[in-house]
Formats: sequence, C-alpha cells, structure tokens
Amino acid sequence: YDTEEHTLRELRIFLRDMCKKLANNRLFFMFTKPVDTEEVPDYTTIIKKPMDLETMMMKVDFHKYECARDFLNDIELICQNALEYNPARTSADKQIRHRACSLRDYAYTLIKTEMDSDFEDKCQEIAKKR
Ligand SMILES: Cc1noc(C)c1-c1cc(NS(=O)(=O)c2ccccc2)cc(C(=O)O)c1
Repeated sequence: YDTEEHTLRELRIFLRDMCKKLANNRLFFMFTKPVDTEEVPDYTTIIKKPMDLETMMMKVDFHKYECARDFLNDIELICQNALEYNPARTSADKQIRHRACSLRDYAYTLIKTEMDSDFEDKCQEIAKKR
C-alpha cells in the first residue's frame, strides 16, 4: 500500500488515542464538547474560532490533520480561547485557565514522549508536498 497513506493512517491512530486520553481526564471535562451557546450566550461574540476535543476527534476522522503540529495548533486554540473568555480574578475563571494550561502542557508532553520525532518529521514532509 502507498507508504504515505500508511504513515497518515498511523498518525490518525496515534491522534485518536491522544484525543481519548485527554477527553477521559476529568480535569478537562469542559473542553470535551463545543461550548454550549445556550449556556454561554455571548461566547461566539468573543471567541471567533471555537475548538474542543470532540471536534478534534472528528477532524482526525476527516483526515484534517497531516502531522502532530497541526493537532497541537488546535489544542493551543482550545487553551487560548479559555484564557481569552475567562480572564477574571475569580476562582472559577482561575480554575478554567489553570485547566486550559494543564491541557496544553499535558498534550505537548504526551506527544513529545510518545511520538517518534522521525515519524513527525516524515508527516511534516508529506504535509509540505500536499
Ligand atoms: C470551556 C469553556 N470556555 O469558557 C467557558 C465559560 C467554558 C465552560 C462552559 C461550560 N458549560 S457548557 O455547557 O458550554 C459545557 C459543558 C460540558 C462540556 C463542555 C461545555 C462549563 C464550563 C465549566 O467549567 O464547567 C466551562
């Protein structure tokens, strides 16, 4: 089978496992689904590019990620959105900002420790050619 397709399939398997690990951590519960505009009516007036772990899992299945860096860019988006929408000194805002930073650090560390850097380089080479 075409080795590029084989590489991208392996990437998708890895990224699905990443999504599962992040979504299964209770700390990150509020990042598992899109922010509900019924619950948070002004959310989309402030946050222009919403992102969440369920949407990321769908993006994996729709072949939207060609390398781990693209995946981490969406994790960064989840984190930045949470910092932007929850800037107050209240304990609720502080808690969600802390959890957003934990999500970002945990995702980077998981990828750094569990993904072969040569494999990521190969994915980025394929992405460049497409
Ligand atoms: C995320 C986010 N960004 O800004 C805010 C504010 C949140 C956020 C949104 C919600 N309520 S929600 O209905 O949109 C939802 C429930 C379950 C999973 C995903 C979203 C709850 C919480 C919370 O801390 O419990 C936080």
